[in-house]
Amino acid sequence: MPDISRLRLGVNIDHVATLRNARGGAVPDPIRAALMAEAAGADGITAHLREDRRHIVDSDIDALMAQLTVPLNFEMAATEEMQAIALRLKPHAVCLVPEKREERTTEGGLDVARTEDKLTRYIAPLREAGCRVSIFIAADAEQIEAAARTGADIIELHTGAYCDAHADGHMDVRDREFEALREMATYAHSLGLEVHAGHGLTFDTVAPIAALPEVMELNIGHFLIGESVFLGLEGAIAKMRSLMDAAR
Ligand SMILES: CC(=O)[C@@H](O)[C@H](O)COP(=O)(O)O
Ligand SMILES: NCC(=O)COP(=O)(O)O
Repeated sequence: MPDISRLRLGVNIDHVATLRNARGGAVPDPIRAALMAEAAGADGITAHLREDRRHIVDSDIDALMAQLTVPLNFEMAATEEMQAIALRLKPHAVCLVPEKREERTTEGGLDVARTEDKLTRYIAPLREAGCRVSIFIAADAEQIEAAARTGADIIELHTGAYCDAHADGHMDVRDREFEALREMATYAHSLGLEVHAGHGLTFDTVAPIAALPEVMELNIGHFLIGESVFLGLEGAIAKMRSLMDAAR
């Protein structure tokens, strides 16, 4: 079994950049938020450089690489452009995510089963460059088996459907989604994959996911950035951290 004593918290700062970009200009600064998150106990920073640069932009990634002392988890689509950026910057981790330009946020996981050979070739140079490679994925056995064959180090389970069902009050759906996440965390770990989870997690939904013994890292962004309006970024991170620790 993995060491369950330390569940890592990666803070996603995308939506500080969303707010900055809503007006143009330089504020609020996502790098300042990342450094504050680091000081508040984040174990890592996550940032998603979307193809359309709707929030994080290239210069943000350069600045994060230069200034962070905790690991950067660089989320990106599996495109040639993004691979070149990752190979140039060599972030600690690269998380491959599905991307549709018209979506509001990431819908579902990467279809690894249908693109296995291509992804295997795509991942190899990233690993050779020293990046840990993660795949953002649905809680689905076929996808997880394919992910294990690609040579990826990690899968990140998409918790969005579980969180949405909770928010909508569909507790039967939420419980089914949670059960799939629980089973697939165990299964992925049995295949030698490190297991992370994230998307849409809140103070109300984090504890059951944090309690899963195979889960080593949670990546949380949108809710924490929103909640920082009320609690401050440090306060929001501290509360999330204590809920995670209490669940473990
Ligand atoms: C992959 C994932 O779930 C998120 O971390 C991702 O960054 C979502 O994209 P947006 O931040 O653009 O909603
Ligand atoms: N990979 C998930 C992530 O980084 C954060 O997602 P969200 O909390 O912004 O939905």
